[in-house]
Amino acid sequence: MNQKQLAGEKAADYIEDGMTVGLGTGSTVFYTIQKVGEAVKNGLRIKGVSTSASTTKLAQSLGIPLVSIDDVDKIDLTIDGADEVDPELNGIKGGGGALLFEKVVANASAKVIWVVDPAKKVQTLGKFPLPVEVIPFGAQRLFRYFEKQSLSPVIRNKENAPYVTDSGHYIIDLHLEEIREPGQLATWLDSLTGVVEHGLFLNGADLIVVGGTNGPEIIEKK
Ligand SMILES: O=C[C@H](O)[C@H](O)[C@H](O)COP(=O)(O)O
Repeated sequence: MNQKQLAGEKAADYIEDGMTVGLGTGSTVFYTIQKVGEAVKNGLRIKGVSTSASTTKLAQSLGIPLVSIDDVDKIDLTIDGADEVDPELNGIKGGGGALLFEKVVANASAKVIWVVDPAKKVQTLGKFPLPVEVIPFGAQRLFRYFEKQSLSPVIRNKENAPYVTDSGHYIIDLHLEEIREPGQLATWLDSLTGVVEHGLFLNGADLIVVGGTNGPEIIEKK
């Protein structure tokens, strides 16, 4: 079993009957969702809240009942992937472009678990490019502004055109190498007009499940 599968499947153990569960996006939580699909076939009763069109498609193909985030009072537990996680369980997310819905769902959740392979654990965030979701109008101006701030921006592309998120936005990836003050950076990005959201998830998880060669490792927030 690969490390992503180990982490993804282990996290499904935290789901209890009757829960409303946020279903993240990506290649690691894919294994969680598959496990949930099997459990649902065997009688587990949950409602899923999807974080992307791709997760909706996957969950539907597995027979997992989905509900809109607007129709739930609270989400008991969300399980999602991450691109980098530091020792304080701050993370970078959005490598798959789903950061906006993922953050909305995470903020509505009583508990958040991230499933990762060991390579995602870092001392300092920043090697992974930080995704910034922006509205298309004025995106080039924001891009040039980020360039002037020496943030090495790249507009994410797909098939020679800007990548478009599920909400119709673009993503500018910032190549920062090391984020020394994630809180300050998040506040600054939040203040920019045209920026919809960014991939810094500060204090983002209550627990992470890391898939390792000796089995899954569980790390809880201190
Ligand atoms: O936008 C995508 C999400 O934030 C993913 O959860 C993240 O990129 C990790 O994905 P993966 O498990 O495929 O590495």
